[in-house]
Amino acid sequence: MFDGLKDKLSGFRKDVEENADVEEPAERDETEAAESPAAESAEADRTAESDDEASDADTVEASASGDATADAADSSDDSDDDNEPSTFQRAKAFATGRIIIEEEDLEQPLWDLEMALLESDVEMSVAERILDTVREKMLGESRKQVETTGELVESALHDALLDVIAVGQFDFKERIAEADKPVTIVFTGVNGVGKTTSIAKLSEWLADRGYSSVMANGDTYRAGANEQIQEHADRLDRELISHDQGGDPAAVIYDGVEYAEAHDIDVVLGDTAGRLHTSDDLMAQLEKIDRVVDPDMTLFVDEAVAGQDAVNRAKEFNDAAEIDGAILTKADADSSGGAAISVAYVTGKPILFLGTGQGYDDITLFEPEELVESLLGEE
Ligand SMILES: Nc1nc2c(ncn2[C@@H]2O[C@H](COP(=O)(O)OP(=O)(O)OP(=O)(O)O)[C@@H](O)[C@H]2O)c(=O)[nH]1
Repeated sequence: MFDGLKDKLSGFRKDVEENADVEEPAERDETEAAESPAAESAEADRTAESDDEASDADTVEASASGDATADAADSSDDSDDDNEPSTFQRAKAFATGRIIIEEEDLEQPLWDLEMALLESDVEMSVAERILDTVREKMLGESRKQVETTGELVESALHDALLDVIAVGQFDFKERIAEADKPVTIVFTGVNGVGKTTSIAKLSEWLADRGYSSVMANGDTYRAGANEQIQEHADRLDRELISHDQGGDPAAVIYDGVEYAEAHDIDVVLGDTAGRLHTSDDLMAQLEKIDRVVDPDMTLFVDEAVAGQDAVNRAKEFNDAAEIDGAILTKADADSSGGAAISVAYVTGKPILFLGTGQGYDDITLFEPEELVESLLGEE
């Protein structure tokens, strides 16, 4: 999953490590190196602590070494707004084992990173936001917390990715647990992306957590839609509410809610037609569903492999009828990761699940932190 993107991110780390003219931590002397791991970590803690206090401690540090000139030079450095480290800062960073990266060192690697993100179908505004955060983190104060260039890059990428991926994230499990039952969830998105399969998967995911569900086929537009969802319902032994082709989608989902109320069912999963020609049609249909059943959540479904197209559709659907979150299917077949990185930032609504295969269990709750760690992981 997302292997192409992983490679590109690790390419950026290598680029910075190889090309940037950085000061790596100074070598420890022999006696220090021979100290026990406990002593080393205590030393690391002390360094981190003193780094935390660095802005206040600069004067103290300089005076303690009896260097009044350095003191003066240092305070003038601190008042300097641009990101270029002075010779004194570089020398001090080298001596204290901190890393200094100059803006020009980052230019080429950042350019390459931008190209790599765009090639991976990351949406332009998202790629720009990632670059801005990486630049800010690598040239900014946070560099004091890390020890090697690799760690610095990783920490900057981690923060930059999380910043865009975790937009609007909420706890789906908690939302379901706390909502009055039945909870009504309506699924939107174009046909063929795995919408019906995702409804079946979610029904199974809910059952695994003790929630009963009923499916309602609001896709009254497409011939064969009833049969398709019925197959899933039969396999999973769930009730399906459906009307004849051409019927009113809002009426089907309403019947689903009534059925759930009458049978003490926890969740109503309402499919909708995706093949609407204009956003006016879409809006009218979803508005009617909103009015008639007032769903607790509207989830947009699209396939991760569609990359930019999926991102654009997410935006269009959200503009036409506001979504609460997204499910990205076929993540198992997606190397680029562009949609997974971009959808939340572009729509302001979180990805809630990833589809990871064709089986009913192949659905994973989306955890931004886990995704970022796996994108930056070594494996
Ligand atoms: N590899 C993989 N295949 C998936 C995933 N989700 C769905 N599929 C497959 O994608 C195909 C289309 O899925 P459907 O659920 O029929 O698509 P749909 O959007 O409901 O299509 P309509 O019913 O036409 O709206 C099926 O063959 C599914 O098995 C996934 O997460 N990974």
